[in-house]
Amino acid sequence: MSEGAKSLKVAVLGCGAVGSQVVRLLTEQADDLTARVGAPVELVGVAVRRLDAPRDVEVPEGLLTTDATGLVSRDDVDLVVEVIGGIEPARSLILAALENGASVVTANKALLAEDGPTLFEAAAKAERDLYYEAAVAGAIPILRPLRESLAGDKVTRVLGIVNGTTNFILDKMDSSGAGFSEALEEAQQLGYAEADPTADVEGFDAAAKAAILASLAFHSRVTASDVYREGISEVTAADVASARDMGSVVKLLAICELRPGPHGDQVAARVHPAMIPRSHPLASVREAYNAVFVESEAAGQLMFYGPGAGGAPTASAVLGDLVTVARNRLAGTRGAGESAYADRAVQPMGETRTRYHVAIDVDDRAGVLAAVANAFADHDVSIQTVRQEGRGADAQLVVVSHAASDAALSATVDQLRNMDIVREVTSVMRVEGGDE
Ligand SMILES: NC(=O)c1ccc[n+]([C@@H]2O[C@H](COP(=O)([O-])OP(=O)(O)OC[C@H]3O[C@@H](n4cnc5c(N)ncnc54)[C@H](O)[C@@H]3O)[C@@H](O)[C@H]2O)c1
Ligand SMILES: N[C@@H](CCO)C(=O)O
Ligand code: NA
Repeated sequence: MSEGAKSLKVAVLGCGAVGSQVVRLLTEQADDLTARVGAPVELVGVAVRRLDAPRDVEVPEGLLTTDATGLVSRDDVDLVVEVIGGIEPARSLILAALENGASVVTANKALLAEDGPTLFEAAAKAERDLYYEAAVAGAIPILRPLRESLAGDKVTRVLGIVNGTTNFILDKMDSSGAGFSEALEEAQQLGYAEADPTADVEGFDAAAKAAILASLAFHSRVTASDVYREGISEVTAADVASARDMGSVVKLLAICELRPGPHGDQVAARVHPAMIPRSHPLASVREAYNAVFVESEAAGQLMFYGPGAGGAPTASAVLGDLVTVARNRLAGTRGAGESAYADRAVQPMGETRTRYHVAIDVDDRAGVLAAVANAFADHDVSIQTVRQEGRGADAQLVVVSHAASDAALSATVDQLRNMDIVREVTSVMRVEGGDE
C-alpha cells in the first residue's frame, strides 16, 4: 500500500439487521480492511429512517442522516451499500448512486429479481460495479462461484434450499410431527419468521433468489415473474409423514434447470415443496441453514452450505463484496457486468418434467388398483412405485410416478379426485433428487 493512499468513502443506506452489522464490521475491522484493500475504507454516512430509533450498533457521531438521496449524491462517496430492502426507494437510490459515479453493493434480492436489468444497465453505463452476493443464501458464497469460478463451465442445474425460515418450519414438522401452524409459531417465537411471514412461507423470497440464480447460471435474464412458485402453507403433517414412510423428507426447493426446448435449451425455474430422499445431500440441511447444489458439465456436482440469513452472516457477504469493489476502484477497473448473452427462453411450468408422489384413500375392493393405474395411463404418466396399506374397508395407495410433464401429472390428480372409488387424495407432492 502506498503511504497515505486516498481513502475510499462508504455510505451505508439502512441500519437494520444487516446494516447495523455492516457498520459494526466496517468500524471494528477498519485496519484489516485497509490492509486488504490497499487504502483506508472510511464510513462517511449512514442513512436511516429515524435518527432516534434503537439500533444494534453505535454509529459514530455525526454520520447518521435521514437524507438518503443527499448522501448518495455527495461528490466524495465512492461506495454505496444498500441494505434498506424493497423496491422503492432502494431502486432510485441505487440508480442515483451509480449515476453519481459510486460503485454499489446490495443485499436486495426482491429488487434484483424484479428489475435487475435496469440496475445492470445503469451500472454498465456508469462503468461501475454492482455486486450482490448477500442477496442469495446470505453468507454462503454462491453468486461469485457462478459468476466467476464456473464461468468456463456449463452449469446445467442449480437446486437449493435458499430460505431459512421455511427450512426451519419443515425441519420442525419432520422432527416433531408438528403441523404447519404450530411450527410457524415456534419459528416466530425464535425470531426466524417475521410477524407477516408471507414472503418466506409463500415462497416469494425463494422465488426471487431462484430468478437471480437462474440468470447467473444460464447467462439469461430471468425475473421473479418467470419463476413458478408454491409455498409451504399447504404442507400438512400427513405429507411429512408420508415422506418419512418413503425414506424422504419435505424441503422447499428452488430448482433452476436447463431443459431441451424446441429451439435449443430453455431455462426452467421453480420453487415448491418437494420430497427428497434422506440420502440426498440437501436432506441433511437442518434448521434455518441454506445449501445450494450445483451441477455442471465439467465440474460435476458441487455443494455450498452455511447460514443463509441473519445480520452478521449477511454482513459478511456484503463486506466481501465491498472489499472487491473497493479493490477494483483503486485499480481503476471493474468486475464483469451482467452476462445475459445466451438469452434463453423460459419453459412454462406445465411443460416442465417433474415426478409426483400421490397418496390416495380408496375403497379396498377388486379393480381399485387397476382403476387408479388407468388414471395415470390416461395421461401417459408412467408409475414408478405403488405401495398399498389396508385399513379395514379402506386402503391407502401411495403412488410415485416417473418424470412426466407437470401438466399431465396435475391432470392425473384432478381425474383421481373425481373418481368414485377415491375417497380422498390425502397428499400430492413433487419428488426430486432421485432417479427419473
Ligand atoms: N436479514 C437477513 O437475514 C437478510 C439476509 C439476506 C438479505 N437480506 C436483505 O438485506 C436487506 C436489509 O434487510 P434487513 O433484514 O436488514 O432489514 P431491516 O428491516 O432490519 O432493515 C432495513 C432498515 O432500512 C431502514 N429504512 C427504510 N427506509 C429507509 C430509507 N428511506 N432511508 C434509510 N433507511 C431506511 C429501516 O428503518 C430499517 O432499519 C433486504 O434487502 C433483505 O432482503 C437480509
Ligand atoms: N427471510 C429470509 C432471510 C434471507 O433472505 C430467510 O428466511 O432465509
Ligand atoms: Na450469498
